[in-house]
Amino acid sequence: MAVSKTEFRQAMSRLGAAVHIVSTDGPAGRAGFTASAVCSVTDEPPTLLVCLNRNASAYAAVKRNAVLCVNTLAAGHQAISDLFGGKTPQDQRFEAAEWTRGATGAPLLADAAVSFDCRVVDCSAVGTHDVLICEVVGTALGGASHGLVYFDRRYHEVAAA
Ligand SMILES: NC(=O)C1=CN([C@@H]2O[C@H](COP(=O)(O)OP(=O)(O)OC[C@H]3O[C@@H](n4cnc5c(N)ncnc54)[C@H](O)[C@@H]3O)[C@@H](O)[C@H]2O)C=CC1
Ligand SMILES: Cc1cc2nc3c(=O)[nH]c(=O)nc-3n(C[C@H](O)[C@H](O)[C@H](O)COP(=O)(O)O)c2cc1C
Repeated sequence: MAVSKTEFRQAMSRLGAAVHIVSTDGPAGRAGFTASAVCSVTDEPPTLLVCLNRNASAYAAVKRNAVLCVNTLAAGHQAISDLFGGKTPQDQRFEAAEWTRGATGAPLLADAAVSFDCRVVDCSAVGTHDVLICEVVGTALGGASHGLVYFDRRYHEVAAA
């Protein structure tokens, strides 16, 4: 391999990214994980992609429920980001915040900067991850004045204007 995993991660740490809690609920139960690998694909139809490690504890639930919500974090959400990015049992993760429910049944984080309620419409396995293609069926705009960016393995708060 020309580029090692370590070298790739070190290089990736230089890309600033929004950070999200990706949540799901349905027949396979409620689960969620922290994600920075989220991207807009097309607006016809409105579509996001989400990359999910197949070893993650949320993986089976996301796949079987086939719905998810991308909850984009705002300033002050560092602790919940760490909670959903760690080894905490799934139910304890959800106790740390307030949630409502989207049309798909996926949990919406009450004070997210924005939430995208999605159906998972396609999936490709690439290496350790699944690339989930997610059709957006609803959005909820929050009122946060400061967003959250993950850069150089740390969180940074950014003003909206
Ligand atoms: N895409 C992913 O699966 C990501 C996973 N993480 C996980 O969170 C933990 C902490 O990460 P950091 O503090 O950022 O330090 P780190 O050194 O593990 O990662 C640096 C950067 O490399 C990328 N990266 C990390 N793991 C990756 C993976 N398995 N596949 C593809 N890209 C990956 C991300 O852009 C990340 O910000 C690690 O366990 C890491 O694996 C973090 C960011 C993205
Ligand atoms: C800032 C940050 C960003 C992350 N981004 C992703 C991601 O995009 N995709 C992913 O599969 N895991 C990502 N992770 C790791 C998952 O959140 C974590 O592995 C997940 O919660 C699984 O842990 P568990 O198996 O203990 O539940 C990220 C972690 C952090 C802290």
